[in-house]
Amino acid sequence: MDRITVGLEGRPYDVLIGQGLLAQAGEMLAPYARGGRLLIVTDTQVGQHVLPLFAASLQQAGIGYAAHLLPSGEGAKSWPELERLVDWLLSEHVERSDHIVALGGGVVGDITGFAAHIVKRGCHFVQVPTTLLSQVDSSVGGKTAINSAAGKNLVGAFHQPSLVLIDPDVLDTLPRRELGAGYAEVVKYGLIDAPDFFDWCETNIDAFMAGNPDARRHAIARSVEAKARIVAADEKELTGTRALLNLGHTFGHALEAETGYSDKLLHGEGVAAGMALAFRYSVRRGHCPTSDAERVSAHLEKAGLPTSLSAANVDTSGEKLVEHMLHDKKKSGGTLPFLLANGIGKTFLAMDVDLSDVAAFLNEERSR
Ligand SMILES: NC(=O)c1ccc[n+]([C@@H]2O[C@H](COP(=O)([O-])OP(=O)(O)OC[C@H]3O[C@@H](n4cnc5c(N)ncnc54)[C@H](O)[C@@H]3O)[C@@H](O)[C@H]2O)c1
Ligand SMILES: O=C(O)C(=O)C[C@@H](O)[C@H](O)[C@H](O)COP(=O)(O)O
Ligand SMILES: [Zn+2]
Repeated sequence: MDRITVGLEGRPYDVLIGQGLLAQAGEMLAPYARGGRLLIVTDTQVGQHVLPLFAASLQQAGIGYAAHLLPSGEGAKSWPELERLVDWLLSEHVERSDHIVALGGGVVGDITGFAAHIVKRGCHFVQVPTTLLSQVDSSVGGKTAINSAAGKNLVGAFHQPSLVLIDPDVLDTLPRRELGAGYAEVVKYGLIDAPDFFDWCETNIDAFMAGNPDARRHAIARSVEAKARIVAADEKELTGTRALLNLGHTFGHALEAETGYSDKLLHGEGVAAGMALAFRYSVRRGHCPTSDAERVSAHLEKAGLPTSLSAANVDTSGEKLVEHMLHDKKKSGGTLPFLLANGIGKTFLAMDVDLSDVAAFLNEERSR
């Protein structure tokens, strides 16, 4: 089993990664179960594929549970589902000292973490991520949120989990498209500051996609290490370090908004297209060699991911996409910083990007 500690000063927590860990979840969660009982938040798909094994493990450890099932998919990160979830927690007499369990992907983790933050002014929560995306990214770092009509993740809080339990075996039932979407966030860590990891991805993508256990374990552990290091350095995205994790997201979130947070474009797919766009825009501004941008797109495409507006099912003006971007939480004092790159593994925050130039670039991208 790998143990990676998120080294937040005064409140470190562990991320445990191990094949078959879910079968031991009951034992590991026993200290978190008040009166021998846990409140679990999950979704309808995870309820079918993962909850039975998880529940059996709780039962074996003598832990009872009550479960709340969200609808599966991005639509659940909404005000009505948040209200239903909070009402359910209150009806179950949740206490501040409780640890609510988020069993599912990034959607379940994001809304559960936010509900835990606001209910009774703050309860604890534990993340048991069941998608690749949530194992390598969303379960670690404490960003929690729902979407609002104005945009993605606009209502939320920083609220760190007490523990993260990752069992790579649960990915066996994950649909191939969802695996690809999570893979975009894996590749992101290589593109940010780890060119050797991007090389590893290029060499090992086939083994990884085929479910090779060593490749899975390496990709997950390396991603979690990177995320833990960056979060510990800048928990609340104040210094620019954590903003690096947003590579591809300013473009990507605009594409998600344009496709209505629907099955037309998953979050990870939006990030893939967003990273390809960020690299091509970096070439246009003279920061990045064309060959690096082409290498990034080729790799993402090998994973079946979109790297253009048309492949992301978006056919709209650059001006409209820039309007979505104006809701980005990185915007400050009228300036929207962009994550651009001097090359693979050389991402930086550019503070001088002219939004009319971004719109012109995106209009050119429409014919790609
Ligand atoms: N908080 C963060 O730091 C952070 C980071 C990245 C992404 N996110 C957010 O995460 C969300 C995307 O998360 P996601 O990609 O995990 O999507 P998701 O939570 O919607 O899960 C994807 C689909 O897979 C199903 N599923 C989950 N586990 C399964 C399993 N083991 N077997 C079969 N089916 C399974 C789910 O029911 C769902 O239909 C987005 O809202 C994004 O904004 C947050
Ligand atoms: O943890 C972070 O910081 C990230 O930016 C990780 C992203 O992959 C994730 O999608 C995050 O939710 C985006 O954050 P936001 O602040 O742009 O909503
Ligand atoms: Zn993301």
